[in-house]
Amino acid sequence: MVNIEHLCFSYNGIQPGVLNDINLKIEAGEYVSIIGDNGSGKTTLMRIMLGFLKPTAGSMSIETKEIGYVPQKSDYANSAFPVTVFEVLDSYRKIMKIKDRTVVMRALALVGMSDYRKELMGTLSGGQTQKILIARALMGNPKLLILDEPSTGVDIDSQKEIYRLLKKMENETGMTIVAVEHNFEAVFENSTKLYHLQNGCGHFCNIEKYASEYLHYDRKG
Ligand SMILES: Nc1ncnc2c1ncn2[C@@H]1O[C@H](COP(=O)(O)OP(=O)(O)OP(=O)(O)O)[C@@H](O)[C@H]1O
Repeated sequence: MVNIEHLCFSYNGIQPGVLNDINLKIEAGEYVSIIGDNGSGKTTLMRIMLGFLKPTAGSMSIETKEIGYVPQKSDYANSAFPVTVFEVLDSYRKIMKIKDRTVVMRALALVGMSDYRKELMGTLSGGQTQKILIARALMGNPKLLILDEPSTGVDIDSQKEIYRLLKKMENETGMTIVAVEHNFEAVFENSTKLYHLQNGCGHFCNIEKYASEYLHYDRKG
């Protein structure tokens, strides 16, 4: 699904670059979490995958153009802009040139938010906002879903619901999921693979080994 080879990236030519010789292969249907310290380049790598930034060297190919993106919910949280849940999703439907208007309500139903269609975005909680952003990303039936820290600022119960939904989508539709994560519990409970960015390079880690060695976390409880 995603094939990145010898990819390098620097902002404004500053050396050393943020990413140096990244090699990352993601197969269809995998759920890959990307972790790393603050400033290690996770968001930069995600922006390259979304086509917002061009690599300075190396190559990247993505098999599909049907990519859904879930930004950090802070983009909408506390927004004073008076726009309803339905309006946000319906305007996205128009941008995506989806003619079928029922996709909006179907997407809301999928994330259990049908009753909130008339609410203003700025009045929603963190978890509710995140579910709406996920619904928006799912409207185009993406084959690849990219999420930026999906559980940041979201309470534990909403986190569980969000990850349950992602796993359901992965299992039922074969969707490939790539999530930048700071939530280690979510990584260990949900991911099929864990990619660790460090000093401009990255590598896949064994999830159980990483959990028990570094975080003393037992995946099976
Ligand atoms: N637009 C920009 N111009 C210049 N430097 C940038 C820009 N955006 C990010 N950087 C720098 O690139 C490096 C990687 O940033 P990035 O946001 O990709 O890291 P991250 O791993 O996502 O961090 P965090 O976990 O804190 O969100 C940081 O040193 C950051 O200061």
